[in-house]
Amino acid sequence: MKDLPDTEERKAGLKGLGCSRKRVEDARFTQGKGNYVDDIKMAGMLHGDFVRSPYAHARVKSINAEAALALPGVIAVLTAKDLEPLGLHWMPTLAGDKQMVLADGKVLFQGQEVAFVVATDRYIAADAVDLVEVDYEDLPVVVDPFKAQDPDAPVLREDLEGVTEGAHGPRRHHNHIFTWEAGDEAGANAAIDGAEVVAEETIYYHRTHPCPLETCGCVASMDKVNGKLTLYGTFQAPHVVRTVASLLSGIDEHNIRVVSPDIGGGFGNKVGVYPGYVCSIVATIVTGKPVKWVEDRMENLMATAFARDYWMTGRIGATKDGRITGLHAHVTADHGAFDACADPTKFPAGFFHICTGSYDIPAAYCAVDGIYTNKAPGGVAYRCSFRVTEAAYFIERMIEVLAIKLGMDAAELRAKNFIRKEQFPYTSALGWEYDSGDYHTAWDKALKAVGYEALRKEQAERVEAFKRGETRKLLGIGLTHFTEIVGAGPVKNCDILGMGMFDSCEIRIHPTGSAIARLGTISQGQGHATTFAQILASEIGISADKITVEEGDTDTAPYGLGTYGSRSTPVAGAATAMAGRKIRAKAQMIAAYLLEVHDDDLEWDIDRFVVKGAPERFKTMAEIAYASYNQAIPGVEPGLEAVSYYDPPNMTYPFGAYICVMEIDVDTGEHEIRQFYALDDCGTRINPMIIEGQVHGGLTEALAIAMGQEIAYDDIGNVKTGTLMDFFLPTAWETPHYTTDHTETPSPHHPIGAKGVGESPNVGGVPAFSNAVHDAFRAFGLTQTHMPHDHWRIWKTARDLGLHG
Ligand code: PCD
Ligand SMILES: [Cu+]
Repeated sequence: MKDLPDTEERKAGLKGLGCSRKRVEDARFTQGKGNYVDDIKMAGMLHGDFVRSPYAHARVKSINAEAALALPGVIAVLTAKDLEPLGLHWMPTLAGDKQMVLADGKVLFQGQEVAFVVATDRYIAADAVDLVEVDYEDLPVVVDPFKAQDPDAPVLREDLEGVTEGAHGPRRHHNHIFTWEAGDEAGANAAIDGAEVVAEETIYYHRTHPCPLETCGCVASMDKVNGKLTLYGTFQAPHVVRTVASLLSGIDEHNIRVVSPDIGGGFGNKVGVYPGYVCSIVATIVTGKPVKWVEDRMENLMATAFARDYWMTGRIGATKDGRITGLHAHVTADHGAFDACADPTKFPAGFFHICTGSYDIPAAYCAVDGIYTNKAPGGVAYRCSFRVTEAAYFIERMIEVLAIKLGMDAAELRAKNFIRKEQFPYTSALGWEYDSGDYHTAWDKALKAVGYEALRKEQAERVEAFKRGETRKLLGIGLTHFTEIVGAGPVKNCDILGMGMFDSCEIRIHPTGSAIARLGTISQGQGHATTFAQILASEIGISADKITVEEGDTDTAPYGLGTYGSRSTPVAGAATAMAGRKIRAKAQMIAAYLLEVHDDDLEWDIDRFVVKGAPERFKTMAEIAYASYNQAIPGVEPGLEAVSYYDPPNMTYPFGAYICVMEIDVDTGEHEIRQFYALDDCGTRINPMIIEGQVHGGLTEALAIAMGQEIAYDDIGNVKTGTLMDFFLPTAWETPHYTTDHTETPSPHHPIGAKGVGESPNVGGVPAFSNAVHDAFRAFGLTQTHMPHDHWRIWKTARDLGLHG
């Protein structure tokens, strides 16, 4: 007799969509059983280490490796001269520029790779690095992107001298990379010039760094007998690395296997291709031994991809009662020595043109100028989809600046200009089609949750008490309503090196009703093994506990573009659902055959196909799986497998309402976060517990960036924040309590309605923290001060406003 457990019980047993299923990967992580790049040890493995430039700009006159080579255990010292015959002394960047792998005649930023030492152990390699003698002749340094555009500014990229056409259009100066624009400038200017009120401000989003717990690294191993190259590494996009490695090295792509093992955080830092990977590959080919390269913390902070460094000037026009009429944005983007931004090919400034935010702005224009300076290359989406935090910070600051100019409450100003629910799908003046949203509901919920009116009253009283000399603390209320754009992306406009940004999932159901799913993405801590199994569980009726999710091995996983820009859920998550639906379609045919009914006489019921009107006649997915390996329908292939390559029709637009309540001590510059409320709407929620973890992590990174984290340079290009002594990384001590909340507005085009969420808390968090600081000083005349708001800067703001008496 077949048992008929009740619906709810069967559903719960699946641990599908909406279940706060515990993370399956944590069993190994919490027991120290993770397998990271540095855990990989191979017989005869050698170790690489870089000689790096102490100068930000210098001519390399000579390199003498004699003493280093004489050190026992040193196998080789590679320089640009050694790579040149292989055509590998320079490499292409994702942004259409090229970058030196090893210094070719000169160095352009502090920490730049000059020579690669290969030795039998890591310590010998490090000792040998000190023995390499490099003769530098220092050159004038440019760290300011505005000074870089002076007519007589030093020429940084001599290799581009006379090149007037760049990868993204004309170059108008020897340190200019591109100008990129969107929208209608004349229309935006007309709207602003004719506006009753105009607010204007320059907003700087400083240079920072993703700083994952695990630094970047790889192990390259050339099997000369079989002609196979295996590359283990901290890659956020393993398939792309394989393709790039093949194009660069000339090794056939089928002879290259790229494996991303466990990754200790990526945050955009591990998207690009670094000289360390290229040098390790060359070294293993030359020596025939596996070569490991793992950078240390200082190298990671100084030389791998930075984020932001955007000078954003905005003009915003409005009516007297606060209806926004136009927005004009101009950005000077400091890209460092090489344009190595990680963005879809057609978007050299990423998706910055989402800078109209959550607002219905009739006329808008934005332009971005990319500029070379003597700083490290990069420009990655540190927990934000391609320049989206920059855009969100810009508009959320501009709204505050406009509110001051109007003498209006900033919450009211926002509500007045939100895109209304019935306007979705909404096409912005800068060309994006927002898929879905309900901003007013989220906003009202947030204001109510924090008791907004009472807070404003308390704030006003505090200002009075401060003026009477009864307190030295001010109260700031930081508001943000952000709209993200994630899930790159439609192949029609998003590609990397010509490869469309689809993603993939391949599923095999085993005879006994368990399964393996492989995806083109790669988890760096997000918990994909947990959540993607949940999507499938709901689609195919097999418990998530019986589904293995595997990513990151290019020999087994279907081709995918990787994990960044919160694209895994919108793209690979959609592929997973679609592959699941293919499985279910075949399962339905098999069930119909076994039950001797027509396909259409069956209906899907959680984990089985049931004959309509005869609930006792059914076949469970497990039964169908077994049958598929044996009594499959005559003429139909045995087995139950499917693969989906998913090209999303649009991106997804998650949004959220964040409110930060902050106390500020004007005498010490210290702050205390009294309350942080974060409402996120990421459409259909797969795993609420994972979402909450994502939000906590992203908010903490936002706190870091807004309140202290910075890659700072001095006038001669020295990195002043190259260690964790100076680079702010919050610990539990600095991290406040977060209150999380949600609304759920599904994406209309995603098969399960899900949008991404991983980046949202950073995109919305930074303006919330920063607006709180600004808001505390609003009553004393502050409109704009630059991040990061460390104690010194806050103290200085108070002093400049005359609050120190
Ligand atoms: N609705 C929904 C959504 C989502 N989810 C979940 O959550 C997560 C996330 O997701 P997304 O949003 O889709 O994302 P993804 O793609 O996966 O990832 C990425 C992201 O993620 C984040 N998070 C994290 N976490 C961790 N732990 N670690 C890491 O590293 C990281 N990173 C960061 C970043 S930065 Mo970039 O790269 O910058 O662009 S981007 C990013 C996963 O698990 C999923 O599944 C759910 O549940 N639901
Ligand atoms: Cu970004």
